[in-house]
Amino acid sequence: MTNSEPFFPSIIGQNNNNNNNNKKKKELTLVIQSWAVDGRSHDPMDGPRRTKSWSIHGRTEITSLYEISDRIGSGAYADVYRGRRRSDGLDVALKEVHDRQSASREIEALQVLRGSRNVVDLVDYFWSGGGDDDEDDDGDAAVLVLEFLCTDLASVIRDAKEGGDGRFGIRVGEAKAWMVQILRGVEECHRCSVVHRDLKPSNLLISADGVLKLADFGQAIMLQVPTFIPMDDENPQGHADENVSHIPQQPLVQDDPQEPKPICEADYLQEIDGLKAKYPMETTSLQDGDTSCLATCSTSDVGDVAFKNSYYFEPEEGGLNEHGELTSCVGTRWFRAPELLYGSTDYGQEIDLWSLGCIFAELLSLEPLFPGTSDIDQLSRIITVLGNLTEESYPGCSKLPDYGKIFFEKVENPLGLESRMPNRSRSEIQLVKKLVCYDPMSRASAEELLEDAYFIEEPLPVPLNELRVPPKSSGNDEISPGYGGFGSDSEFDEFGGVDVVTTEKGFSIQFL
Ligand SMILES: Nc1ncnc2c1ncn2[C@@H]1O[C@H](COP(=O)(O)OP(=O)(O)OP(=O)(O)O)[C@@H](O)[C@H]1O
Repeated sequence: MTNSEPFFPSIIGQNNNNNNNNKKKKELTLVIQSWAVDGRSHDPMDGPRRTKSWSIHGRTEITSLYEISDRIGSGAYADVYRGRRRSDGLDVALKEVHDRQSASREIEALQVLRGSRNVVDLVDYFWSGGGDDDEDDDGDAAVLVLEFLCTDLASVIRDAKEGGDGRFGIRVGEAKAWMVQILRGVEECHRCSVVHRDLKPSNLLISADGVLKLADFGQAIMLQVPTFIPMDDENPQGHADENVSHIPQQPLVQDDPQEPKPICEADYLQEIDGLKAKYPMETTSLQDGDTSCLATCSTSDVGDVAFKNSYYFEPEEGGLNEHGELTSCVGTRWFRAPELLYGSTDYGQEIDLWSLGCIFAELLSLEPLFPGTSDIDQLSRIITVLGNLTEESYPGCSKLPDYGKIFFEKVENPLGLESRMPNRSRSEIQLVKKLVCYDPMSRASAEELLEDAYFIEEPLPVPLNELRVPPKSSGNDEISPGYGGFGSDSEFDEFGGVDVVTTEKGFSIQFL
């Protein structure tokens, strides 16, 4: 697609098939497979954060192919350098990942998503120690060669807030154009059963000509959907049935009461290749970038007294729940879904949809929607706006691991999302409400939202060449409390005074 082509031709005239999609979402949610090329099953939270550099400059197999220049960013698990492919001068980013699990997840997700227009392109990768099964290497893991993208959505928001070039705010048509691209990227992920788990503005990278791409798949997981169908009269071979696939139009229903059986990773990847051949995606052309800046995070005023609720905590007998396969400590706090904050280990793509809602709200209001300073403060802010989490608002919530441990005082008059998005239109608030709602099953899928009336109402999304693409904001690329990932989640970080009173069951805390 060129910049002058219509931006979302597929949106107009499509049927909105919400019922089927909701059913499909329920079916997709439950079975999760953790990827582990190296066979390890730990989650990112398990290991200490690695800060040591793997000395990318000393790897001749890399430096012979790529000219490596400045470090342009760093995150919890990675240092990122700008580079050029010697053979053709292609601009690349070399991401030196210090954690094997994170590297495995990112490489596999990007391989599955290869060719998706709104997902960063993986050009090449190198494992340390010469192979991905090198058990001796327990530290610096891999270098991923990615297409270089010069800026990100956090910079767009910051620029609009600060009035870069004398222009404040983001035009509605521009906001829609960013949203449509984000939705397409997320829809591509979810269609391929990839759950990103860390969607936030700084992980939405943007090329110089306005193409937005999802990046940082180090926490991604894959829903385990391809299944073997047991032998029966209609399927005498008993092999994998293509109708039971990750393609959303095909409901993942098992009429047979037997549990679906997982297939091995190689078979799975083969199936993905087959499906991709059957349902081809648009190929991506690499974009040159012309700016290199440090990573940035948006910041906010976190001292809003209105958000300080009271809660009390009852210790769980028997300690931590160790039965879940997934960690609830994924994503960046400000964008983390309430079910994760209540310790869910049984979740699906709906956690990405909550994050999307937070991103859209920030794009429209230029302020983070729920800038919590701790997990409890995060929940408190959500409850102040949406009201208490109850079986009525989220059937099944009382079964969440931490639901019986954290109690908030009754919020008689929730502020509503309108309070966090002042001066925004009803249709914009409605859009965010479709994502930022307690019940994960009620959240609209990316596929559904791409058909939403909001995107075909005036003003329409602008063409890419009308998007303002500011240079990446320079600034601190260290982990901030809200945007940072791990290790910054102390429940009481940055709180003011607290009054702790022992109760019969546990203790209560009143924020002062
Ligand atoms: N393809 C790219 N092009 C340009 N810059 C990039 C690219 N990929 C990453 N970066 C820069 O490097 C920074 C760190 O990358 P990334 O977020 O992928 O690492 P991480 O360790 O997984 O981060 P996090 O702490 O958010 O999990 C990004 O904020 C971005 O500034």
